[in-house]
Amino acid sequence: MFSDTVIVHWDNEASPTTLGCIPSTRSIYPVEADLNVSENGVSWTTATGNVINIQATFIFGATVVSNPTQSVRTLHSSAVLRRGLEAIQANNAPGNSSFWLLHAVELSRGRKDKQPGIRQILLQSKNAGARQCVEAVIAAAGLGQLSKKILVLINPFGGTKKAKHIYEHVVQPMFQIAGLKIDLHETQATEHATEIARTLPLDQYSAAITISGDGVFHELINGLLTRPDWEQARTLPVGIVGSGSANAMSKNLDTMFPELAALSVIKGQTRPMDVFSVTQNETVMYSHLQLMWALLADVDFESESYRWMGGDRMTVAAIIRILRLRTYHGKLYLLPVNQADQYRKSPSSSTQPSALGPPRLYTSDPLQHEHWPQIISTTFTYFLATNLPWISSDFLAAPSSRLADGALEVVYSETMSSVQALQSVADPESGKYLQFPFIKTSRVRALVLEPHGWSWNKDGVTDRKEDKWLDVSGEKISASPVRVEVHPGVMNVLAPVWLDEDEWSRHAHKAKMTA
Ligand SMILES: Nc1ncnc2c1ncn2[C@@H]1O[C@H](COP(=O)(O)OP(=O)(O)OP(=O)(O)O)[C@@H](O)[C@H]1O
Repeated sequence: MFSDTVIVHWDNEASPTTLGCIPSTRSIYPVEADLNVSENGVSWTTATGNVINIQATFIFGATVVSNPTQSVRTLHSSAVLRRGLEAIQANNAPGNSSFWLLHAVELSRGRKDKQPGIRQILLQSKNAGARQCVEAVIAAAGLGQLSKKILVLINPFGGTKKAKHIYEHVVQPMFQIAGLKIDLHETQATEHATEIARTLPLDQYSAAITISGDGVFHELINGLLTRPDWEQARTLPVGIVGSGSANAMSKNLDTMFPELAALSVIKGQTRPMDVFSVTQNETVMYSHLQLMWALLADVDFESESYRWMGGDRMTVAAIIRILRLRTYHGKLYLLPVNQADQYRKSPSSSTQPSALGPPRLYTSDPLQHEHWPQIISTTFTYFLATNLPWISSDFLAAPSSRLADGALEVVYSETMSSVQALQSVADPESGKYLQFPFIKTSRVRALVLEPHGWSWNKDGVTDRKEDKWLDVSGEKISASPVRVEVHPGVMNVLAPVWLDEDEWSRHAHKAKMTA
């Protein structure tokens, strides 16, 4: 616990009444107060007993300033954040200053699903000096964990093309205030992120993040896990500031706004995350989100031509494809989680042709799956295997999935009609579609999918056309057989402390009860 007496310079015009992290107050500022800094956060108490507490979770920096001007007094919003930065740079942290700034993300009505702001509060130390105060705040707020460089990969052309704007207006200023060292790269083309991740000098970095959609995040993971030194690479914390159109990973991490995502990176806290491998012939790919085939893959790829619509592109593509629903033919081998152990091969006995990365215990041998307990040879209109609950920011596909549960949730339908498909995509945020009798699910450790082409006709493959594509976390791969397996807890993902992974199950349960 650190204490001091401070003068808080608050802008009396800026009412703090709706601040999530800063409770309401009606003191007249500037006001003298007793400052307390602890692992709970920063609080000050005025002579009239008014207490303000700013939770440590939302503090992302504290900086010494001198010669404060009106412009650095209690600023709010991302736009003024840049003006605040200029002031810090101009003043350049003099040693004996008594003025310092506290930087915090400010929730709107305490909610993480509303656009948050940034707040900078000017304080003046009466006794200890600004530098002591700042050091106490930095330690208490758990800052300074990431001492080496942060690799930042920006896809300027992903989603609605906002990645650069997000970086310049939110991420870069916040990282700079937090004292992070940034190594910035713009991706030039598909697979560029994979190449950078494959050749990264790991020991120079504390973390690697993307400002992108799930496609580039997938490339980062795939690059790290297909290195000869993947065992070291997998320990590098990875993170994402969502700027795609679907932003599934950001939704799964409960960091839908760049301010929250940047804060989560700055704090440097990680959780283990499963990834899955996709083996096709001799090629192995690692990914974090999902494998899609049939309707969902068609919609994802066909929606590319509606990119100009932004987030609505999926809905439009879904309706068009559902009205002309294809029947896919194939064979599916499933290895349920609770039966997996008996089918496991030891890493040494498994053949891993030309493969780097986590050992495949169930799918390294091309014929290993022939004896698995569930083999389904049928038609499919719908097929999804997901590693995470949300497969886009508005589609809760598997509410019971967790970041590191060692399982993929397989969801498929053999018989779904166009009308049923429309029913299943209605209310996608509720997870309700899983209750329909025409939807089947299975929690598996591994699966093998052998696509056999598609037709317009459910009764047979007489009018089979060329194979369509498979979709691995947004990446297109050919529709030839794939062997897929989960690698439990292989990566460490930068995740905020507020992430409650049980939230999605509760959310789906509530939706079920109100149905
Ligand atoms: N400079 C570039 N030009 C063209 N394509 C790029 C470039 N950089 C990356 N890509 C490719 O863009 C694809 C999509 O990127 P990203 O995941 O950022 O956005 P998105 O697909 O719109 O997001 P979401 O998954 O949320 O829909 C990736 O597969 C990546 O390989």
